[in-house]
Amino acid sequence: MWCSRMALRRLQKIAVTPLNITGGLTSNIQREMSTLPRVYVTRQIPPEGLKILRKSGQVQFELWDSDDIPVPRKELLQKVKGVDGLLCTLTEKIDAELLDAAGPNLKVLSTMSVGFDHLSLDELKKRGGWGTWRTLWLCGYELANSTVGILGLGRIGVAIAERLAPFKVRKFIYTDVAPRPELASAINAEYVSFDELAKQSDFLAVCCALTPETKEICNKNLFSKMKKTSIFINTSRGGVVNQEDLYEALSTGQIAGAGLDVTVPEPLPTNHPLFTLKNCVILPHIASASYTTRDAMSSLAANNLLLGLRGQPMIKELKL
Ligand SMILES: O=C(O)[C@H](O)CO
Repeated sequence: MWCSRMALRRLQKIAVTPLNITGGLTSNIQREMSTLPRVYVTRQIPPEGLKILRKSGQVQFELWDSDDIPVPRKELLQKVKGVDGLLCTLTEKIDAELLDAAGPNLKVLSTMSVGFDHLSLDELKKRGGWGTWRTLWLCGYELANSTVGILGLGRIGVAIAERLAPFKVRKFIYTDVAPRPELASAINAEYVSFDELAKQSDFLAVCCALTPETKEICNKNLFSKMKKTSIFINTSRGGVVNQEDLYEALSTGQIAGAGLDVTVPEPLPTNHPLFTLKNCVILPHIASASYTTRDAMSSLAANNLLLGLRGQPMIKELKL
C-alpha cells in the first residue's frame, strides 16, 4: 500500500493504494448514523474494503453499485456534494470541477490505485492550509453580558466565577440543595431553582460532586429547558451527565455546545458518538493540570494523612 498525506484546509488526507476496497453502510443506531461522516465510493469495489468500511462504524457511505460501468461524471458530481470522504478508482478524474462540487466538507480522498495521474495535485494543494479568513469562521458566544449558571456552588464554582467576572459577565446564578449565602456573596451570585438555572444560563457550569442524588442530574429534563444558544460545561464528574441525552441535545441543536473535562468512561473511547460532534469539545480530565495545583493537592493529601494519624482534625475532612 502506498499512502501520501497532505495537510489541507478541508481536504486533509490523500491515500493512494493498490488494494481493493468496496462500500456500504451499517449501524444499528439510526440517530448516530446521521452524524457519521459521509463517504462516496465511486465503484463496487471488492468486498474486503466494503467490509472494513461497514465494520468500522466510523462512516456512512453510498456507492456506485457496479464494477462494469464507471460512475457517469454527472452522477459523480451530484453524489459528491457535501461528502466528508471520497473513495475513488483510477477512472475518476479528481479535478477542480469535482472538488468544487464536493465542497468544503471533503477532508479525505482515497484512491484504489497506485497511480495518481487522475488526481489534479495542484487543485488538491490549492485547498491546503487555513484558506481564507471568513466572517463567521470559528465564531462562538461571548461571556460579556452573559448569565453564567453554576450547578453546585462550592469553592470550585466560586473560583470559576472569579475568573470569569473580568470578562464582564452580567450575572451569576446558582443552584444547590440550599442557598449558600456566604459563598454566593463573594461573587454576587443569585440563588435560583434548578429549572431557572437551566432557562437563564448562557453558560452552565457543573461544579457539583457526584453522589447518588446528582447522578445523571444533567439529562434531557435539563437540556430541554436550556436555550439553543447555551453552552454546557462539565468539569466535575462524567456521571452527573446522561451522555446519551447530551448527545441528543447537541446533535439536534437543542443547545449550542458543550465542553467536557470529564466523561464516562475515562478515557472516552475514540469511536464514542460525542467525538463525532463539531459542537462538543472533550478534554482528558485535565482541569486541575497545573504544577501549582497538583503540588497543592499532593501536599494537602499528605498533610491530611499525617493529621489523621496524629488524631487531629483533618483539613477539609469529609464527614461520613
Ligand atoms: O477530584 C479532583 O481532585 C479532580 O477531578 C482532579 O482534577
